[in-house]
Amino acid sequence: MSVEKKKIKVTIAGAGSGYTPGMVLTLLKSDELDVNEIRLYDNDSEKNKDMGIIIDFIIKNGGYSVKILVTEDPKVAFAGIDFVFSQIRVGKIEMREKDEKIPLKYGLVGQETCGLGGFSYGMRSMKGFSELVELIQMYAPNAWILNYTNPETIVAETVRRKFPKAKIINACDMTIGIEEIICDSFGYDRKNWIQEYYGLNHFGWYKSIYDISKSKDVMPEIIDKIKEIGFNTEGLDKSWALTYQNMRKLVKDFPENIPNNYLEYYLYSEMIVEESDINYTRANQIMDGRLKKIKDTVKEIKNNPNLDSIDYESDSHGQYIVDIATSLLYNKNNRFILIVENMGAIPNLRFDATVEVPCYVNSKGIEPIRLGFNIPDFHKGLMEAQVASEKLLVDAHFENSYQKALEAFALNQTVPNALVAKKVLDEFIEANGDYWVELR
Ligand SMILES: NC(=O)c1ccc[n+]([C@@H]2O[C@H](COP(=O)([O-])OP(=O)(O)OC[C@H]3O[C@@H](n4cnc5c(N)ncnc54)[C@H](O)[C@@H]3O)[C@@H](O)[C@H]2O)c1
Ligand SMILES: O=P(O)(O)OC[C@H]1O[C@H](O[C@H]2[C@H](O)[C@@H](O)[C@@H](O)O[C@@H]2CO)[C@H](O)[C@@H](O)[C@@H]1O
Ligand SMILES: [Mn+2]
Repeated sequence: MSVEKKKIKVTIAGAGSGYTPGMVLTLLKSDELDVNEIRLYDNDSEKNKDMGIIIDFIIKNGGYSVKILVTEDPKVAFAGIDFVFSQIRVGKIEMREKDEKIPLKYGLVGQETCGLGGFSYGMRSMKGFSELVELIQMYAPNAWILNYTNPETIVAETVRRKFPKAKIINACDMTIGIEEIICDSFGYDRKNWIQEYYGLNHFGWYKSIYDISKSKDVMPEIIDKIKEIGFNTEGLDKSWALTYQNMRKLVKDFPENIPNNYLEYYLYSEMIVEESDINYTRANQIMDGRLKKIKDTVKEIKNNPNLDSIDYESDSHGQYIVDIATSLLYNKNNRFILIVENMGAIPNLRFDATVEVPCYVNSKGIEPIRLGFNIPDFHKGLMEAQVASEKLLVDAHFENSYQKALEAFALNQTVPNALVAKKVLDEFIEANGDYWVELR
């Protein structure tokens, strides 16, 4: 007997994002969700309108009977909504470019969510995302916020401190990406996997990957394949292909575990800086890629009244957040790797750390899974220093404290000393202006 599909209303906050079409297509194609209304909310009306044109095409072209609403008014965006999929980028790509280029000027890692670029972004997100949560709580207090807004550890910690009762789930799709390239490269099916994983967001390791079709942990054999054959990076853009080449080096140098690829920024900082081009960073690639594609698609739709398809499809990024919504809605207790307060999930790490671990999701919310083993000193040491630096950054935000910000910058695991930390901090204060709280 088929279960009656529950009708839901979804708002996408940060709708101008190039991820929105994939999310919407996944929502529309879901055979478990009956989405009867999708609202696009963004604080940039031009980006929101552009995305409205694309989503309107997708709805009409697919013959879907879904109401679409495009608005910059938070009350219209959130009143009566069931879910908010949030993916805002405070300061947009222009500030991401500064996040990446300013540290590189000082020979430090320039990256979106890691290193001091990630801290610059984190300070903006803490202020901007808190304002968004306030609006959602005002107009849709019972809605679930399924959040992709980065940097996830810092955003999750901020929301937990300021909105302890918020109905929010923080997710990262990197482990999906890692698992997909492993399956694609070496012939596994991740649907058969029960993963043990621990870390901070973008700073973690697999402990085991139990494959139910082989009744064993397949991580050891996967590690051998990564070392001996390497990933199949065909079709990936240059920067992601390089990322997975560096991940292979991580596995060769530290073969006990499969790492999150982002550890390359911490363990190979100097090598990454040498590989970077300060005149053309990832932000510039996105400007010429994902963002240009939005503009080109809008032009194509406007110029071709008989257009019958556009180059967007349902993707794993969208699937992950839709699967979380489905598990919440139907009390499925499905298992996801999410960003939560530790509280003993990693037994030998401070209880108040914001960690990334496997969790069950049901209609009550998130239930973190207790790993039941102590993590090794190498990982524990790295994590404890990074946790402290991230907590100091969140303290700096809440206390308007320059001192705490300097300590956070100096302790970040991509930074060699406090002298350069201070130079970068002072330049970021200048560059970010009111996107950050005032530090005194
Ligand atoms: N958690 C994950 O694993 C994961 C994966 C992919 C992307 N992301 C994150 O998703 C976000 C979107 O990424 P993108 O590259 O598409 O960014 P983008 O800049 O292309 O789009 C983000 C949109 O957010 C809007 N925005 C900014 N501040 C806002 C605010 N206060 N209220 C409403 N809208 C606001 C911008 O106008 C823009 O249209 C980023 O935070 C990115 O880091 C996270
Ligand atoms: O440099 P970007 O903006 O293209 O990507 C930054 C994001 O990278 C990760 O998300 C990846 C995902 O892991 C990968 O499998 C594929 O789906 O692309 C996504 C976006 O490129 C990371 O998890 C995010 O936090 C980053 O924002
Ligand atoms: Mn992520």
